[in-house]
Amino acid sequence: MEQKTNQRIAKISGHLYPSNSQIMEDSSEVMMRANCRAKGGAPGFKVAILGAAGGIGQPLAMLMKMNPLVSVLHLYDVVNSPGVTADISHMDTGAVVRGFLGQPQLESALTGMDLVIIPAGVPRKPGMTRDDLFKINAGIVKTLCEGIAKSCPRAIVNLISNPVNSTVPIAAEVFKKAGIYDPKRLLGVTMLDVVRANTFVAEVLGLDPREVDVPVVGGHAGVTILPLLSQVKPPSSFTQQEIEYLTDRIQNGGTEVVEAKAGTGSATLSMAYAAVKFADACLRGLRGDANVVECSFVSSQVTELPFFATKVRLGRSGAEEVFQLGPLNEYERIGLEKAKKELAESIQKGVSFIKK
Ligand SMILES: NC(=O)C1=CN([C@@H]2O[C@H](COP(=O)(O)OP(=O)(O)OC[C@H]3O[C@@H](n4cnc5c(N)ncnc54)[C@H](O)[C@@H]3O)[C@@H](O)[C@H]2O)C=CC1
Ligand SMILES: O=C([O-])CC(=O)C(=O)O
Repeated sequence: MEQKTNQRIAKISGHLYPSNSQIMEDSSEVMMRANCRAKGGAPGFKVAILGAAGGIGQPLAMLMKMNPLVSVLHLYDVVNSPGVTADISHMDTGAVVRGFLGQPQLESALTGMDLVIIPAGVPRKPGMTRDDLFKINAGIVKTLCEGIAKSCPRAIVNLISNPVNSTVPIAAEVFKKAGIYDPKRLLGVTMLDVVRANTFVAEVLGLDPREVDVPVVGGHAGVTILPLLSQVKPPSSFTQQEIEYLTDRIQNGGTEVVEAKAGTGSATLSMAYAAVKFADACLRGLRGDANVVECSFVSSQVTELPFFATKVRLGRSGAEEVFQLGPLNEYERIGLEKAKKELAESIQKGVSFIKK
């Protein structure tokens, strides 16, 4: 009896203090039991986070481990994923957590996944635009999407890495090249713009932000972020001064955080919250829930541009319906023209990166 207990403890300890990347391939009985639980019908979806050890990745991993719709959570990064995995795996929630470190383990990290969330890449420092991140992040997104095309081509992809206005077109081109592109399954995450808009508008209206719904369309950088304040729910009117203050604050919310963090990064905690809110909506859509609607930067025919953020209905195959913009006022129409001009260039830059 005592011997058996000791064996069990030894096995568990082996899982807790593995040598480096050994967590990942651990074939101990404990892991096998967890694997059985993961395979054996624990209801829920399999989710991978790529860039899971980063500023967004870590709180995102924690929140996804708390999501009852998740049965298996794969945490992949090129550094530190064993530590993050060991830490998160102690949470007494249902999802089975597994860690994966470095390119050789990307395939295992992705195989069988229903949803892949990508916050991998470098963040801004004060004085930079999101486009300044293109040089490094374009290559990272390309490599990760090649992995998705190979290992889980039917997965829904939530792309967070900036500049989203270019990384989503990059992902689309990679998937096209691989012959697996399904526009419905590729979603650029613009949820943080909606989260901020709800918060700032609620402040002005004196409401609880949970009661407020602001559609934010266009893209995810500066003037391409276009809040439609004429469509706020509950229906509200704003003075011109309020409209200008709110539009500017929503468009520059990311920069506000970058400057406050003074060189140590960009939004991570509010982004993790927004990413989970969006991922949860995608999972509810996958489950077949009706009327799951959120804003996202997707393949679109709403404007002449090939990608555009609007409200989309999330279903079993991703963004099943892309909603029109609805009626815009004069201020929003001018904003839309500005947004489209910048967006067209960012989209083209992403497409050329793969096509060239
Ligand atoms: N869509 C949005 O609304 C937002 C997007 N972002 C973007 O998210 C990205 C990540 O931001 P943070 O987490 O703050 O950065 P971070 O630097 O804290 O974390 C990034 C993580 O990505 C990992 N990584 C780098 N190359 C990788 C690769 N090839 N494969 C897998 N992982 C890799 C790094 O090791 C690191 O752990 C940035 O590009 C940032 O601009 C940030 C906030 C909001
Ligand atoms: O501003 C940044 O660089 C990060 C980001 O996309 C955001 O916070 O909206």
